Amino acid sequence: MTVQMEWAEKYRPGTLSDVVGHKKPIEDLRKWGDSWVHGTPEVKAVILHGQAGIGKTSSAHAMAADYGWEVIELNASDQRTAGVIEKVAGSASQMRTLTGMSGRRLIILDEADNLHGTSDSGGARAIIDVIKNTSQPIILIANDIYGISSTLRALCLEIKFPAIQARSMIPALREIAKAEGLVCGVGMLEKIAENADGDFRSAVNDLQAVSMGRTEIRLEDISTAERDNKESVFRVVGKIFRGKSVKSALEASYTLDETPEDLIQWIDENLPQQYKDKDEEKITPDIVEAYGYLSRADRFLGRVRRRQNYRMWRYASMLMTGGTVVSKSRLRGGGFEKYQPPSLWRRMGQIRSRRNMRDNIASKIGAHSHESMRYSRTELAFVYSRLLEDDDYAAQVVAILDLDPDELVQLTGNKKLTKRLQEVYDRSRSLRPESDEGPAFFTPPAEKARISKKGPDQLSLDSLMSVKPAVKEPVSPNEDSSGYDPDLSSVSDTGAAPACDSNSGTASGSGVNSSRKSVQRKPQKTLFDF
Ligand SMILES: Nc1ncnc2c1ncn2[C@@H]1O[C@H](COP(=O)(O)OP(=O)(O)OP(=O)(O)O)[C@@H](O)[C@H]1O
Repeated sequence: MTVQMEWAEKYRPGTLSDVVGHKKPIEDLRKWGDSWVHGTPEVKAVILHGQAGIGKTSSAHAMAADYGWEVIELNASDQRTAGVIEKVAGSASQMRTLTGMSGRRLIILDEADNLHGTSDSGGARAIIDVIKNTSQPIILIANDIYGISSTLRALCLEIKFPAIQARSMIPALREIAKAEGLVCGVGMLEKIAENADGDFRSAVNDLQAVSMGRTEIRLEDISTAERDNKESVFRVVGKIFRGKSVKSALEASYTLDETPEDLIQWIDENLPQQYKDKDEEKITPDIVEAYGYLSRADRFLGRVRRRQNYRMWRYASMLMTGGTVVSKSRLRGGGFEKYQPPSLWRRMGQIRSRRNMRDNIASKIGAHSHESMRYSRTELAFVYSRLLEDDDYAAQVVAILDLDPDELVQLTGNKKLTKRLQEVYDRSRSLRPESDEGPAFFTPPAEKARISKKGPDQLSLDSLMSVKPAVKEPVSPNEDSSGYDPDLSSVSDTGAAPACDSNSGTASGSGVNSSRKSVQRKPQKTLFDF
């Protein structure tokens, strides 16, 4: 059997012109590259940041190729202590190149938002010193810009790589399919691009997975693959819970078209039911022991996610499959066993629909306030939700934004439509633009009378809308004292085993942005508290 090279690797862009999407970030990167042509510029380092799989690392390497620079790379899997950084990057930043290609060497530091772990202690400090003293260009790569200290950020140019739009991915996927001699049915590439959620690496991986053993792919192949896969998961989970052999459970997991991230969810979901004792509610020692193994497996999964070092998946697989098998003190059950799909996926489905609703509300707020979706979501939604607490304004806000009852519940942070919200909603109906009483942009007489009683200092709705926090830049969820989570990132990546890696999590963000201090936030539930 020949092992196929991963397409994501095979089609990694070799030059900046081949990077998909990201017109503006690439322009900025080129400008910075040009600034090195005639000496050492003032800004010696850039931070490329954005979600995983969108081309940050590829762009850094493509840039080196375009400018004829050598590359020195320090990955997160390397021990990035202050000593190592100073030794590798420090000397690289001072020395002339061996080949003398263009006299420059680019230092790439991956996962720069993960410099605080034990192995990286002192790493951030060392990078700051290296940047200050370097005569060579440095690129830091990070998923989360807020995981980098402000002192380090102040020395760098920040270039944000946004999620890649599906419409930009489609032509690039088509090129890959063409190069692989693949015939793609109508809508196939569009579906893959949409499913990828802005992550081009996922899109390329999905295209490769669905085309395995085929020269032609159609939309139906995706659903058939999903169905076949479900059957094989039941078989593998059965081998883990019913079998006695570690080897066969592990080997079965290798045949699975699921990642260990998914398999651990299946084991986690079914373990308590499978290893309980008949008619007893008690947690058995088998369950405790098996969860011990799952928790250790989960630590490896966390490391894979952070370091993108997929070799560690095998340890995770071994621990979750073999560990569950050896924790079994005796074989249980018989006959047909029904396994439950992971409830995390159900929860993720629910979260997805709330996320869609959240975006819908943000786009309505954006349309009314003439602000971006992101700003509406991260900042203005809070303002509007506070207005909804005020009986004078609530109905107008609902009418102006044209909220439906579900959106009203979500924006106010309630769990259900309370009596008050129902009344607000009912009142809003007569204020809607299409109602007989005219658009809500005009304060109805009854409301006006009530407002005028409060005197000239009473803020009008429009003036309230125009109030903005001093700084428009979105703030890290970590820094938010109200605990809201604009990107729903509080949902655990696996949510499976009870353990968490001590290295996980980004900087704790203890300092509260001064601009936010000025906005007094009540610890209430809002649109973003999921
Ligand atoms: N914008 C892009 N243009 C072309 N290929 C891309 C792009 N983004 C991702 N890819 C593909 O995905 C693979 C992974 O990309 P890359 O490593 O550059 O992503 P990244 O943003 O650095 O992700 P991570 O944060 O996980 O390291 C590349 O080998 C390439 O095939």
